Amino acid sequence: MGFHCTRVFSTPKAPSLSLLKPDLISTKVHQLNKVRGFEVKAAMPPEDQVRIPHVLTVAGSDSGAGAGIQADLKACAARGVYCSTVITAVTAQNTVGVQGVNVLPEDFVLEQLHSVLSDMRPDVVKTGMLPSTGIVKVLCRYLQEFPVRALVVDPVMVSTSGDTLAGPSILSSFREELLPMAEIVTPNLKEASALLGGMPLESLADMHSAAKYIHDFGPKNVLVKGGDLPASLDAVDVLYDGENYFEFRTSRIKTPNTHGTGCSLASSIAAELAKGSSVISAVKVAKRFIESALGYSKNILIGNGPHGPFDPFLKLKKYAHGSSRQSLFDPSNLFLYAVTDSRMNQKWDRSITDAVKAAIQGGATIVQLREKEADTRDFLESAKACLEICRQHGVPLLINDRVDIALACDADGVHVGQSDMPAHVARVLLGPDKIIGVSCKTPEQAQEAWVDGADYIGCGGVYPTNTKENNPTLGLDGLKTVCLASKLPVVAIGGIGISNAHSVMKLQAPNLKGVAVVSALFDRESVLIETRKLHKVLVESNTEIR
Ligand SMILES: Cc1ncc(COP(=O)(O)OP(=O)(O)O)c(N)n1
Ligand SMILES: Cc1ncsc1CCOP(=O)(O)O
Ligand SMILES: [Mg+2]
Repeated sequence: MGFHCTRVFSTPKAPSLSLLKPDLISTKVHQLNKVRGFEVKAAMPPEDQVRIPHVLTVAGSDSGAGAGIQADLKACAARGVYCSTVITAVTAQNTVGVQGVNVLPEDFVLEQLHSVLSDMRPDVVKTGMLPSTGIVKVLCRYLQEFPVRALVVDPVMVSTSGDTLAGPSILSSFREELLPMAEIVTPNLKEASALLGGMPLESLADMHSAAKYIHDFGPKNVLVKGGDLPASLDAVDVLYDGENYFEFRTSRIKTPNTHGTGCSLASSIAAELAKGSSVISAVKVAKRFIESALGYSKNILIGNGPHGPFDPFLKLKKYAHGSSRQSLFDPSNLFLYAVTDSRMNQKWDRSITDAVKAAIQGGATIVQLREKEADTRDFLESAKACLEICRQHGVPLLINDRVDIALACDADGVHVGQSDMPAHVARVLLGPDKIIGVSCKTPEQAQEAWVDGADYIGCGGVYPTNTKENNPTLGLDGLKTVCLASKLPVVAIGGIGISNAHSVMKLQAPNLKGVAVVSALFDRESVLIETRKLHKVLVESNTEIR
């Protein structure tokens, strides 16, 4: 008969650390660790150590797991960062509403904060439900003791169902203590109004004023979320950085499954900041992510109440709809598609990373590494370096032809042609979340790309090109025929530059989202200047068309 053997260690129970000052606790923990007989820091050579982006969330638990700590953990995992947790309250909650709230004692919140901050050193702290002034004060004290790169404050006060999670007594400690430490604060309209003493917020102009007034409390950036704005068609959020306003518009997704969107958005922003993104890029990426997840989850059914959760992993719908896949890809990324060329960069004596940086600075909205000459190892190293740059700017990076390189560096996807790996095979290898583009010259190829699970098609050569040999020219008519037949967004390619991009966009072909360009950007002295010029032409074409 077999048996299991479990080795049991007995460790002395830790005396309560409650109510001790941070510096005293620090000593105490150190002593305890020694008593327990393990080294405080594992002896790992520095060159082997890998820093993982890390967000600490300080929030309440939601038993229904749509919002709160559970939403934060899911969002961070989906965005690929580590998430530790300090729980401030435990709520009994479901899709109907909040049935009970149990606030944790301040000294136990303190103990959790100490455990995490003294040892694990998160990059970013994100706050959610902070149910008492005492907890806010403890948190602020700890953030002074253990500073982090950024503090993201989601000033949670009321749940989606309308239940109060933090009363008005919290407002002064938010305004005076927490907000001055924040990199960004993300109030919805009700929270922004509460922070401003009940100021009515009913229009986009009011959101601008609110963002400015809240900025005066001291956070570096304010994102006022306009989801509740009456009579607005689009959902508009306003970001104010103390100098400029940025508006983020997304189409409204009709779904009851919005419980936890605020928590997940703030966590996703925190996750992107932890990866090293700028605030504007973090907000952009996080908003797109939440929009995709909401779209994907709009029909999933969990619970009987009116406030269902959504699925940030985009996996649950497969139970309802077989293996159908919802693309995470944002077609507007195809607007100015920069495709690199190793020979051109060599000719102009620039590194691929400088080329990619300049293209992004000039306005490229997606980058493809098309390094036909590079050997595998060099290609992989370049791809890793370019990916770091692209991630910092929220610009997707695709790899031409080489699915193996895309997998190895975790790029955002691949572009394959008719003689490369078939898109359906690439889809199996890359999974549902990566972007796959396919070159198509005919309506039949466009249909096949859609069936194969591609996200977009590249159509060309529209004009004659020296960049790709033996590539038939389709002309504008050929492009239009493919666009009309395509169920996927299309990017035009081949011989396109500042002199003819307008003619391509003026076609107003259905599904045509932008132009992909090699030589007009990279076979030039200044990639930055050429990309800027092309960007301007495309923006002007768009304005004229509208
Ligand atoms: C956006 C975009 N469209 C088309 C192509 C061409 O791909 P393919 O047909 O595989 O030819 P190569 O680029 O591999 O020579 C592309 N790269 N990008
Ligand atoms: C890769 C490719 N596929 C169709 S045309 C083309 C070349 C595009 O290069 P350029 O923008 O320099 O004409
Ligand atoms: Mg190819």
